[in-house]
This record gives sequence, structure tokens and C-alpha cells, in this order.
Amino acid sequence: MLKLNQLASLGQSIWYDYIRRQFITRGELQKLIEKGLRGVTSNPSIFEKAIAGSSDYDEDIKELIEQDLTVQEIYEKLVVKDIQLAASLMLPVYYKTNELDGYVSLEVSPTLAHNSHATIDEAKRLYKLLERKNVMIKVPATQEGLPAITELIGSGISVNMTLIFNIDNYKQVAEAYLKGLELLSERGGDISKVSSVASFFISRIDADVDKEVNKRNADHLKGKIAIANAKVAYQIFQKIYHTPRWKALEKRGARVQRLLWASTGVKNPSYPDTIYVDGLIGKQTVNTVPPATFNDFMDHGSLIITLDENIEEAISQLEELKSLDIDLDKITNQLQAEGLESFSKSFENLMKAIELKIENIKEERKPFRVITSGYQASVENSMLELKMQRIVERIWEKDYTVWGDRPDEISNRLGWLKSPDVSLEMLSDIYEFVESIRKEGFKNALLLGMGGSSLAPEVFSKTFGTKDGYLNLEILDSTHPEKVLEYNKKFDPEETLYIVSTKSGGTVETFSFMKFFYNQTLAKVGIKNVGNHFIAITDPQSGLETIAKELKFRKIFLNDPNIGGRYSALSLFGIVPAALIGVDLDKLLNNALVMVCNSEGANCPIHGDNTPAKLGVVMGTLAEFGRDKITFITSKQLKYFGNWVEQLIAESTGKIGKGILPVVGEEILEPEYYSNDRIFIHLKFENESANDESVEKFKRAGHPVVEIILKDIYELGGEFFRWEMATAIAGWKLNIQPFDQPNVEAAKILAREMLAEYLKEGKLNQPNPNFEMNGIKVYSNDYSSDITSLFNNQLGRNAEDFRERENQYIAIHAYVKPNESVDKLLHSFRTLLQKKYKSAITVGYGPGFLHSTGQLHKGDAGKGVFIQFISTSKNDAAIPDNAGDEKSTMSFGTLITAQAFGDRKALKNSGRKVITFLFDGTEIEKSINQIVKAFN
Ligand SMILES: O=P(O)(O)OC[C@H]1O[C@](O)(CO)[C@@H](O)[C@@H]1O
Ligand SMILES: O=C[C@H](O)[C@H](O)COP(=O)(O)O
Repeated sequence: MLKLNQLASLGQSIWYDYIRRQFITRGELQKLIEKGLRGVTSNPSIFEKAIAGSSDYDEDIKELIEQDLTVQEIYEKLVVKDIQLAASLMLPVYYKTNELDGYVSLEVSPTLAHNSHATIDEAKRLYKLLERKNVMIKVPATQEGLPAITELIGSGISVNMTLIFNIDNYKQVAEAYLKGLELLSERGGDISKVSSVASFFISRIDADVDKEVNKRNADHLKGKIAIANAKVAYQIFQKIYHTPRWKALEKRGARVQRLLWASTGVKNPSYPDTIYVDGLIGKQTVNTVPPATFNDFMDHGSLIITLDENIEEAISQLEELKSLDIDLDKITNQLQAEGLESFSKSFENLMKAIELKIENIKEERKPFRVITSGYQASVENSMLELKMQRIVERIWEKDYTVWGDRPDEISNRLGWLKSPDVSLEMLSDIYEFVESIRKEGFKNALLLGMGGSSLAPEVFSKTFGTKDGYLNLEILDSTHPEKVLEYNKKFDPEETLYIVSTKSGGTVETFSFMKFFYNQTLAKVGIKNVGNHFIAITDPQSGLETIAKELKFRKIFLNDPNIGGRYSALSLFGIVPAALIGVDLDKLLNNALVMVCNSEGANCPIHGDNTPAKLGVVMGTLAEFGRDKITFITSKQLKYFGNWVEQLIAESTGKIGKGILPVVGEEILEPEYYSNDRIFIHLKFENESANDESVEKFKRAGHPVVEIILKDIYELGGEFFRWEMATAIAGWKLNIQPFDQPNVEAAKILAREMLAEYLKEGKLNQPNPNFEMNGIKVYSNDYSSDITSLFNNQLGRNAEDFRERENQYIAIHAYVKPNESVDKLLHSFRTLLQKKYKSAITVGYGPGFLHSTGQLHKGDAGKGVFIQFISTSKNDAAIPDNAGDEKSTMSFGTLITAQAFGDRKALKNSGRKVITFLFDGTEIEKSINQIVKAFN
């Protein structure tokens, strides 16, 4: 028997907490009905995401604009049509279950929740408008909502009472229902024809109670109270529907008002994903689940009655809560008020989203546009393939076979799909933490981390800047001793919060920074206070968690371990640093949620506007045609987003002899300097035209272009998600596993070997240079003895020479202290190289890029040629062996040199050409200039 039918035979119906037009019209709802789905619920947030996040409604909106309707009227037409369509599909269930199930719910505007009369009038009006028997009108269970339920039931209208969190409130709802039935009976109505559910919210309770429980170290109560509260409600339900008063109504055909478990998606990723389904199975109940929970339950949910089990335990858990001085009534009442507020906000946002849609449609604005330039047919074929193989749907079902034969490093790397939701739940905790930091007078935050643990915070710090009264956030991801020392001078430890950020909890650079700054801070503020200046962001049970506990860090943020570094922007790794500079995370994450909605399976890129899927297909398909250099042309303000997306694409796709090379920060030249291996991404704000002309030229020259136009910086929330999903889809297309980084380890091993030798012999064993030029040591694969012939031999005399091997690129690896003037120099060298070789040239600082593009450099088809600049340093800084201890066996200078030569060896071992220049750090600019001159 089908799983949902088995569940129904245990007395529980599963409804779906989700709706959107294509989900209904493309047959997905029908498929779920065939699997045993018995109802649908909606709420203002669901409609907000559906309408703002897709083009599903655009055709309707176009027609409605013609009719000169208000935004509110347009909204109503859209949702009424959705509910009617869904109700028609559900009608057979309604009849088959003898009118028990088969309902679709529509909520009255939450803004009316404190006005009984207005709610009643509105509910009646909507019911009439819907013209379907199998609909329920959703009414918030406020004090003013209670008389509404009596009147509505008394008028024969089926009602879904929503936003119930509290036991007493539930009793009031049940009482109002009974009164409604009695009223209907008095009025001569047929009480067997009316139906009702009481939507009792679950996971939001745990999310709030857990915070209080944490403060009291009562870990055993975490994740328990929401279910305990629901079990008590269920006991009350059973009592109410056994009273003589009920029996009398039942005789006349009345149905019980079933408890409907709502908010049953897991908000805390460390809890089992079906906890709020498995734990709440019992007779005469409904559970309305969001799509992710539905998939999880179908995959591994259990089918055992649990609601009647362990009631004593549930009661004692609630008692214990009281004894800990946690007032559940207060929390649940507050939750109702907040729930109402957030639905009202969604409602407002929804109106704004419709307004924007209307504008976009009227002005034919397209915030996302692909110009395929001759590849249209191939892209369309890939889209079809994507559709036929149900790739988007399977990603949301967390099906690892989209990318590989084994689940390893795939199944436990898909947590990012839920990051915006999960992070939203954590905001109040994070804000509380930020307030405490601000109150204590911290001025700076220095984030210590590499790759995925540092790039999103850098986007936030450089793009959003610091809001008044918040911290100045900077990022340290260079082990160059001069850079480390610069921060030591720049930031007074007394005013600084150090964010030690590493998923694995063991990255050598991050640990070295941590030990260094710990000792500096210890010297300044003393052992009692030093821990107060440090926080950790890491995975549970990582090495960092252990050490952070030992060193008494003021806070340890434990991230969902099912998220890889480059996919962590919208998780704690990105949002904690963002909160410290005052980014409005609610706005950012809601923006991401709209993109989540845009990327859903219901929004097929062929029949809809699933832009992440489209983008991923375009990236993957064009790469197969040799257009494997994805070149970002961005607004100045969005420059750092380029660095984040660079890691995402390079580390995800560059492996097993394949890869897409991201090119960011390139000077924009005339089309003649580019080969036919490019695809351009034009990412800009609206009303901005700085690069439009150049982009037009690229289009005219036959290059494919993707245009993405943002309204404001908060739309970056959506961009993070769009590119994550697109990269995952490009991975499918290219037949690679996008979540591992198999070649990163190679360079690490070789660097470690060098360091081990150093520890044994007291010096680094560097290879012998080929030749020296004015103090610059030069290393290469050939026998050249001057720079000009070296470049000619290794790169070629001209573009034709260089491009003999199709699609080559040059990557400049700079193991020097990053600063503005060096940056300029490196980029002008880059431009010179590009002009000469008419090919893509990238620049990255070491060792940062090792945690980003380094994977692709060693993992792709060997298309890169590498130029390393390594500067020694006069001022070195010792890396303490242990935090809190002066003893040191290695310095940052030694570490970075070992990393550079380790990577040189790793690149050579994998058959790449590498040219290395080693020079004195006091004369970086002079040295680079000399090299550039010789090249010229
Ligand atoms: O967060 P962690 O574990 O310190 O890793 C930092 C970076 O290093 C890498 O693992 C590559 O070395 C990246 O994937 C990651 O973003
Ligand atoms: O009908 C119920 C609501 O739509 C829903 O379950 C709310 O859940 P949430 O807490 O996940 O927003």
C-alpha cells in the first residue's frame, strides 16, 4: 500500500503546506494526490514566495493590468484562481474520504486578525468568491478570531483556525467550534456539511524554547517541548470529543475539529528531518508538511502511532520547564503575536512584489536574461534533458545520483538548500549576541579564515559596509607575515573581536592566525579576558570546537555540518559576520528565499523562469562547447561578489580533467583581445550603464552573455543562492561531483613535507633557481637564462603561439602582501599578458587562492600556465606552537614559502607549466616592475 494511505489508515492525513501555479498546472499536485496526499494549505508567506519568485503568474497579471484593477484586486484574482484549481484537483479526495479530507485552505488577510467583524465579512466574501465546497478559510486564533469561528461555522463555512501555539488557546478554539456547530444547528443548517481543523504550530515552539533551555544548560529538553505540548493538546482533544455535549452533536452528523500539526518542517538542522511528523502520528489528526519534509518523510519517515505514547514523560517535561522558570504560556502567546506580525509583513511584501511585477511587465524589464549567441538549440536540448531527468526535482529530493554513484560527500553536502530558512530561525539569537558585543564596546572584528569561510564575509564587509554603531569587519586570509603584522598593528586587541572561522576546524592558516592573535590579545588583556575576544564558527565536534572550549571563547557557533565551505554564504559562516556590521539579515534572507522559490522543481526552466536552472544549464552546455571561461563584468560595488563566486565555480567544477574557469576583475578590453572560449556575465544594478557599451560589443562579437540586474545590494541574498544552485546544475551537466575538492590536498601534502624537512633540518629545502636577475631568483621548467626567452619558451611569442593549445589561460599566483599598489601592478601585468596572448588571465593571492581556484588549476584539463610571484619578508612573525604558549617552531614566512613551493611542485607533478619569481619583500613593486619590463 502507498505510504500515505498506510498513514491514513492509522488515522492521520498528510496535507501539503505549499502552493504555486505551475505546481498545480504542470501536474505535480495531481501526482502527489495519486501518492495519497489529502489536502493543501497556504499562507501569506507561501504566496509571497510563489508570486515574487516566479513568472508563473505573469500571464495572468498581464491580463489583469488591462482590466485596471488595484494591486489588492490583482492579488485576490491570482490566489483565488490557485485555490480553485487546487480545490478542483482535490475534489475526488473530498468525495472519496466522505468529505473528511480534500480541502484547500486560504487565509484571510492577517491584518484583520484583531477585528472580529472584519474577519467574518472577509471570510464570508472569500468563501463566496471561491465557489468550492472543499475549501477552508483560514482564520488566526486571536481573541478576536474566536467569535469569527463561531459565526463562520454557524454559517456553514469550513474553517482552518491557525496560529495556535498555546493549550488554553486551543481549548478556546475547540469551544468556539462547538458553539459554531450549535449555532448552525439552531439556524437549521446541516452540521454534517461543515468541517474544521485547528492548526497547532510545532517547530516554532522548539526554536524559541530551545534558546531558554540552552541558557539553563538543560540540553535534555532541547527539541522536546513542541511535541510534548502537542501531545497534551491531543489529550485535551480526546477529552473534548468524548463529552455528552459533543456526543449530541456527533449524533446529528457533526465531525470533530481535527488537530492539524502545522509548522512541522525542522528549523534546527541538527534534529532528524522528520521529527515533527514521526513524533506526532495519531488518530483523527492532520499534518501539513512543507515540500522538503514531505520528501524526507516519503523517503524514511516512520509509520507508528506516537501521539498517545509517553504522555507522562511529556507532562513531566512541561513540568520541568516550569521548574526551570521558563514560562511556556508567555512564549506561546508571544509566538502567536510574532506569527501574525510576520504573516502581515509577508502580506505587505506580497503587495510590493505584485507592484514590482506590474512595473516589470509594463516596462518589459527583465532582471535575468540569457543571450545564447548561436548556442540556442544546444541549450534548449540540455534544458529538455534537465526536464526529462527531473534534475531540479531530484536535487530538492536530495538525490545524490544526480551527480554520482555514491552518496559520499554529496548527501552530506546539501544543507545549503535550506540555509535561508534555517538561518532566519537563528536571527534572534545572533542579534542578541551582536547586541552584547556592541554593548561591550568592541570596535573591530577580524575574521580569520580561508576560502569559503572568508569570502562571503568579505562580500558583506566590502559591499554593505558598516552601519553606524556596528563593528568594522576585516578579513585576514593571507599568511604573508607583513599582512599578519599589519593587522596586529592596525587593530588594538582590547577593542577587537576575533572570529575564527573554519568548517573543518583544522585549516593550518586559520589555526596559525588564531594562535598568533590569541597570544597577542592574551598579552594585552590577560588570561581572564582573552577568551572574551574570540568566537568560533565551525562544524560540531571539530578540532576548533574542542580548542575553543578549552580556551573559553565567548561563543561557539556550530554550523550545519551538511554544508561545504563554498556553499556556506547564507549559513552561520556568512551571516554571523554580516550581523556584526549591521546587515539587515531578515531582508537579505527573505530575498534568498524568493530565489529558493524561483529554483524549485515546480518552476521548470522550460515552462517557467527557473533562473538558477537556466544559468546552470547554460554554464554546463557552453563549457562543453569550449566556452569554459565564465567572465564577470560587475558593477564596482559588486566586485567582491566576483571573488566569492570564483571559488564556488572553480572549486566545484574544476576536477577530473574538466572545469569552468571563472575570470573576475579583468580590465574590460576591446573584443579582439578575447578568444571564443568566453561567456560573459554582466552583473549590475538597474539605472547603471557603465559597462553596457562594452557588453553590447561582446554580444555583437558573438559571445554568449547573461545579464543580471539587481535592484539593490540586498538582492545579493538571492544571488548567493542562484549561483549555488546554478553551479550544482552545471556539475550535473558536466558529469562531475560539485561538492568535493580532490586536488586541494595535493599541495597541502607537499607543503607539509617541506615543513617537516624544515623542522628536521632547520631550513626550507627550496629547489635551485634556473637563473637570477638583479636579486630575483627565477625557476622554470626549461633552460632559459633570461626572462624574455623564458616567457617566449613557456608562454609563446604571440597569441597564436600561446593558443596553439586550445583554450589555455594564465593564472598569476601572488604570494606577496596584498595591498592596493601591488594589486594595480599585478592587474596591469595581467592586461599586458591578455593583450599579447588574447586569452584569459587570472590573478590570485596565495595562499588564499589555494582554497579557491587552486582546485581547478590542478584538477582541470591542464589548460593553465602559472606565474608565481613569491616575496620573502624582512619582518617575519612567529606562529606559536600552541595558543597561550610563546614557544614557536615555525614562522608565517616559512609557512607561506613552503605553501608556494609545495603548490609549485603539485602543479608540476600534474604536468602544468610553472614560472616562479622569488624576490625580496622590501622591494615587491620594484621587482614586479622589473619582470613586467622584461616581458614587455
Ligand atoms: O572552512 P575550512 O575547513 O577552514 O576550509 C576553508 C577552505 O578550504 C577548502 O577546504 C579548500 O582547501 C575550501 O573548500 C574551504 O572553503
Ligand atoms: O498552515 C500552517 C502554516 O502554513 C505553516 O505550517 C507554517 O509553518 P512555518 O512555521 O514553517 O512557517
